[in-house]
Amino acid sequence: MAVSEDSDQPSPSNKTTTDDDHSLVLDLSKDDPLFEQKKKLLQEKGFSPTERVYFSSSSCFACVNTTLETLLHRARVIHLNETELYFGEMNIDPPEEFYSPRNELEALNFIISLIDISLENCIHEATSFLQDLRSAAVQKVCDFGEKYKFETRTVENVCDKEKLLLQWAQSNGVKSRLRIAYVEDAGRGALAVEDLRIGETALEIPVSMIISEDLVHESDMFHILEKIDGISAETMLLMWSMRERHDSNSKYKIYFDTFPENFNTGLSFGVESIVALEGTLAFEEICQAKEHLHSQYDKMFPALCDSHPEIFPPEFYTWDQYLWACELWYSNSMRVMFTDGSLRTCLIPVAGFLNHSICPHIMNYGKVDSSTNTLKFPLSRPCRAGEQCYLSYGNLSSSHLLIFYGFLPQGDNPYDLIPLEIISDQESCFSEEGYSTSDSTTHMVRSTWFSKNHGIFHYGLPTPLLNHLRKAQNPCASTVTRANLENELEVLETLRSIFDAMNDGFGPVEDHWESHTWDVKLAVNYLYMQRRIVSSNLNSCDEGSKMVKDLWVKCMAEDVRG
Ligand SMILES: C[S@@+](CC[C@H](N)C(=O)[O-])C[C@H]1O[C@@H](n2cnc3c(N)ncnc32)[C@H](O)[C@@H]1O
Repeated sequence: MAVSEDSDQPSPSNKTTTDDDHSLVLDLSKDDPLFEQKKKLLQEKGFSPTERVYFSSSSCFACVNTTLETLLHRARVIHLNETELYFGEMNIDPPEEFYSPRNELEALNFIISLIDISLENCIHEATSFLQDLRSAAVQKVCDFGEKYKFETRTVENVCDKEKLLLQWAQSNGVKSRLRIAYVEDAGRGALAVEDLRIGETALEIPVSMIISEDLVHESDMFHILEKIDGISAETMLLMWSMRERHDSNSKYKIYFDTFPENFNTGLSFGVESIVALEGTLAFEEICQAKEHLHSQYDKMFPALCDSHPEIFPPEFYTWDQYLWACELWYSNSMRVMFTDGSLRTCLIPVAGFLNHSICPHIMNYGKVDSSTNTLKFPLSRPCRAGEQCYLSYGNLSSSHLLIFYGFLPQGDNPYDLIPLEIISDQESCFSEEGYSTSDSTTHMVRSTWFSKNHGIFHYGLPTPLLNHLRKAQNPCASTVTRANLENELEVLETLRSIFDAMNDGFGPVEDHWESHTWDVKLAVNYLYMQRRIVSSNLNSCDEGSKMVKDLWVKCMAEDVRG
């Protein structure tokens, strides 16, 4: 299920102001659940939670760029999510800052909307500076997008079913600046018909086109389903869609006709591919997900078909059809906030053709616009005519994408995290800051190539994890003394043994997997990615140990010299 990025992000309209002295204010909201950690990080960088950035109305190229950089440093921190914050601390020194594509795009879009608000209220002499500042921010978004651009190869232009769906959607009020085509390795995708600029709407869907729980409520199965103890709206929607897809009179027939016979997600993996995943997170998750779905199915079937065969015809409610519906909803649904404040899982015709990227064009799409009663998909970065327009399905790990969507994203995924359960006798030094709640702390690692800081006391590893282990062995640790260096070596040894055990737990990498089925190929690719993450951490431990040993030898030599 895709989740828009705007759900827990600060909104620019009530967090920013301007004043007559030509300044912009970036305010870290006290309502932010990560307020304390962000405030601490801002202070470590020499900023306060409410920062006024001054500019002069006589704009020059250098002033514009300096102002933009200053704004960006703060905006990045304001827009960090919990994971980025966990890994972010290591970039304090050196000051080079980059947290994730998501964070960079959110921060730049936040600044652009802040400038737009200011331009609406601004006095004449500041206008030109603000316009230049806006252009510089937009250019930065474009340059950033170019770095992450993945070329789309169109393998086939759209076929009849998709054409029919677009025509039907447009006749029902859908406004689209996208066309649908078959793209390499991703089924169908949505391509921009014309150049789309930042802030413009690529797609607009009237609420009347959205499939949500309302349709179940109106159907003849609702009075039966509502009597099932603890049944969720999502399960009801599964039941509804299992029958609806076969109904030739359905209002959504044209839409259902566009779905494939098989979704090929991890939930359909065969035994060979599941075995290939052994030792990885995905192995545990896939087994749990399958077990859960089987038990859900067994609770309802064949009982419902036996008691109400006219409403639940047995041929539509087999295990295979249930799995198909689960895969449909997991891979195509989106969470939408309606104007009454309700948050619902929905299927959205046409929007369901948008593929996912870790550097998407569309990030904030989850709220129905009350003035138009439509769901809009605005661009957070520009998309050129013919380019594939990508959505963010949320900050999802590759194991989640593999299991519930059946693909692995292009590029390095900053949300590929490996949790580490580290038990210590002492309370964690990060407990007040929310990283841990008790002696048993879940820390995590990801590929260390995301880190810019591989120096002494950092090694590309997350600072909260290192501090936790240092705390466990020796409180207060990052100055170069013999005792601290010995402690560092112990910390790195501990981590090395954890990563070694992970590596040993993985199954063998196959040599000739090209000849295998789709699921084994995906599983082996995933396994390969996991191995790379663990080996990047092992390398960091080894290089860190070497660096610490060299320094230790120097310290010893100095001690001997007195
Ligand atoms: C919401 S649908 C997107 C449209 C889909 N490609 C289609 O043909 O219907 C989600 C599915 O698209 C595919 N998909 C999405 N993003 C992808 C990507 N970046 N690479 C490969 N496949 C992707 C996966 O099969 C996923 O389950």
